[in-house]
Formats: sequence, structure tokens, C-alpha cells
Amino acid sequence: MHNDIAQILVSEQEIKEICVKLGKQLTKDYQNKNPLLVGLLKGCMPFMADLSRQIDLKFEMAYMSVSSYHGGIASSGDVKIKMDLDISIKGRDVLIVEDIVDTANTIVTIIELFKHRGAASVKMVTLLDKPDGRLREYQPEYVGREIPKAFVVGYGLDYNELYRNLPYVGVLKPEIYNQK
Ligand SMILES: O=P(O)(O)OC[C@H]1O[C@H](OP(=O)(O)OP(=O)(O)O)[C@H](O)[C@@H]1O
Ligand code: HPA
Repeated sequence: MHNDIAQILVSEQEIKEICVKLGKQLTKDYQNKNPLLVGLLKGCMPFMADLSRQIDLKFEMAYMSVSSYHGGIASSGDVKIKMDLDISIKGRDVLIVEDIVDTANTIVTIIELFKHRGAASVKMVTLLDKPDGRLREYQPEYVGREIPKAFVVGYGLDYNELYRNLPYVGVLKPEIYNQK
């Protein structure tokens, strides 16, 4: 385990099992549709790569780079689009792929935007859901694992752009983010 991690919350093995389970469910639910999977960068990267290979359907993938955590462990509440989609979502069944829903500032903002752009449907799949972190009311349609209110890193999730490469999700030691 990495020295800055206090505890592993979701192991590599559990992440694999989550991807298989969600992949099967999405394959069933989107059977007669041609969904557009939209990954919110950067955190979605490993999850989108692993989950998409468990979905047995014809579908497209697109990416948008969105950020509201400008360093540190608190949401700024200001959701910035750093890179927009390169495809129209008008009339499409959009499935947003996220690593985590915490305050829900990001997902609520993006869903409003996608509806405004004329998507036929907008749902989301998230690896992690932290319901105790909510500042806005929101319930994701597809959840890999609920987690308690702790700052987590790994498998795409970062603290100041670090730890995204860890193969598991772990709780960051508080002394790491308290030392500044
Ligand atoms: O529910 P919320 O409180 O809005 O938090 C969730 C968002 O925060 C993280 O992104 P971040 O803004 O850190 O950008 P990143 O994906 O580039 O790390 C994460 O990837 C989600 O997009
Ligand atoms: O717990 C978290 N860790 C990393 N990024 C995040 N973005 C929202 N919550 C988190």
C-alpha cells in the first residue's frame, strides 16, 4: 500500500467485480439503444476504460474535461468546462461516466447543460457515491459502491493531481492535506 494512504476502501478485485456487474446491467438496460457514453475527465479515465470493455453493445464514447476542485479537498462550487465535447448530443441517450459523486455540484451542472442541449435522455454511472457529501439533491442511476464521507484517492481520483495511478481507491492520510 502507498505510504500516504491510511486505508484501502475499494480493492482492485472489488473494482473489477463492480465493472463486470455494472457492465452487465448497462448491456441489458441499453439493449435497443445506441448510447453515447460521456466521460468527465480527468477522474473518469480508468473507470471508463474498464467499464466500457464490460458493455456488450454498439455505443460511442466522448469526453469532456470538467473541474471544480482547484487543488485541496473542497469543491469550489464553480464547475468549469476545460474542454467541451466534440460531438452533438441532440436526441442522444447520454450516459455520463464519473469516478465519484460527492457534493453533486459537477453532475447536476452537467445534466442541466446536456438537457439544455437537447439530449433524449441523460443518466449517469459512477464508481463511487458519497451521499453524506451532498450539497445538492441528486441520486445517480448506477452506482458501483457507496462510500463514507472521507477524502479518497486512486483509480482516477486525485489530490492536487497526484495518486490517480493507484490501482485501488484509498483514504488519504489527513496529515497529507493538512500539512499546507
Ligand atoms: O460531486 P462533486 O463534489 O462535484 O465532485 C465530483 C467531481 O470531482 C472530481 O473532479 P475534479 O473537479 O476534481 O476534476 P478531475 O476529474 O480532473 O479530478 C470528480 O472527478 C468529479 O467530477
Ligand atoms: O473524495 C474525493 N477525492 C478526490 N476527488 C474528489 N472529488 C470529489 N470528492 C473527491
